[in-house]
Amino acid sequence: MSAIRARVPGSKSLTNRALAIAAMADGVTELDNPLVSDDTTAFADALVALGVSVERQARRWTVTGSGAGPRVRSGRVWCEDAGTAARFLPPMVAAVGGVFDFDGTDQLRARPLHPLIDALRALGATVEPSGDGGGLPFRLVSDGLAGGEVVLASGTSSQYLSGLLMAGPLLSNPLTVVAPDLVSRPYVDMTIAVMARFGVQVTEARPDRFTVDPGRYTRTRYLVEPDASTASYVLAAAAVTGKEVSVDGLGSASPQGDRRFVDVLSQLGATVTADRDRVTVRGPRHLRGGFEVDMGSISDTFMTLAAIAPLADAPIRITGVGHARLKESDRIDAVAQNLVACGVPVRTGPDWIEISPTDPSPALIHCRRDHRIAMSFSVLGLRVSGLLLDDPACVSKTFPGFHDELARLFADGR
Ligand SMILES: O=C(O)C1=C[C@@H](OP(=O)(O)O)[C@@H](O)[C@H](O)C1
Ligand SMILES: C=C(OP(=O)(O)O)C(=O)O
Repeated sequence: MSAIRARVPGSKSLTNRALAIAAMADGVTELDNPLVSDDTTAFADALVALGVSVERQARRWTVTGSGAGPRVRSGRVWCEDAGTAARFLPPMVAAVGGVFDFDGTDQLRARPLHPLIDALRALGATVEPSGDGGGLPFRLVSDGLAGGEVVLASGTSSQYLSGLLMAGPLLSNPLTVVAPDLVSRPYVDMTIAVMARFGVQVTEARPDRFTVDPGRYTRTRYLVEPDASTASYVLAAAAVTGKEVSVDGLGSASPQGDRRFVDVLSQLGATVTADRDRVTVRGPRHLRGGFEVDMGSISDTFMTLAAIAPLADAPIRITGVGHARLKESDRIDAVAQNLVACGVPVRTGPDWIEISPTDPSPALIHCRRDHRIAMSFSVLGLRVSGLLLDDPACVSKTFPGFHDELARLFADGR
């Protein structure tokens, strides 16, 4: 049996990092295979509103940077639903200077931002939230940032640190960020790797202490690899259907932490083969449970496992995912409520969930406008006929073509 090749679109995290850095680099950066979805479109539109040229063709986005960040010194920055826009763009415009009004959807307004706001204030910017929550919406006023050392509370998101580090070269003095309790560490490693591709180094004196010197990003040509979090759905689908699926371009040297989701699929009994160019998963006859797994550093994929966990032969406990309560939805609660609706025995705690085996019943899945709830339960739907999503279109945050691709890969009779 030869593997079915999944068409997984480009990485959201790599696309938005490359966009941000290209906007600060001098000259023209070509981004090949960018993700085209709500989050990356929002990010690119925000850069355009800041005076950066982003020309968009289907398979290539071309960004023209000024070498010193956005040219515009005032404006409204609409982040829509994108956590990366709300966390990466404020440090960049604070470093350049000006008056900027940031806002996003109600979903994004509800997500934490105060650690980043506190850090920007400590570095000299004025940030005035105008809503109830202390985060978005806010007005940022800055004359540019001098640099120095700042302590950043990083227990709710790694994105604040990524945003500060990427803006680092624009500051007039070295920037040192001390980030205790850092969650989602692989995303910071990804930031450091993309910065290095554009010629800027981050020094790590300790695992929680990062320094960037003033400098300049060098324009480049950047190929965005497939999104590892998105790949989790098609690879988990292979695991539950017993088929063999491969993702080209997601090799063993990928800077995306979520590629390690395949290790979890191995624990379930799937056969995983990987080389520099692709990863392939073949589903087992039966899914094996009876294990505990800390998914704190790959938390975008914990729902992929949780949704299919009832199909395993013994309970599965997922730990370390407390910060997943602060994303597009409270993801522990969203997964638990939907599994319970399918008749699945579930127990939860502040940062864990335990799922016991059962034959799930059909139910209406409440997506809570969370693309990952929709995609995770669609994978379970390959084994449970009659599962319905209340909001299938919410997948457009990261994969507008998700339902078509799942149907293409797993249509009956393949
Ligand atoms: O930096 C990034 O690109 C991301 C970091 C993670 O968020 P947290 O650091 O908030 O966990 C992840 O969940 C998100 O989808 C993308
Ligand atoms: C948490 C996510 O997105 P964001 O970039 O908005 O944080 C996600 O894509 O799962």
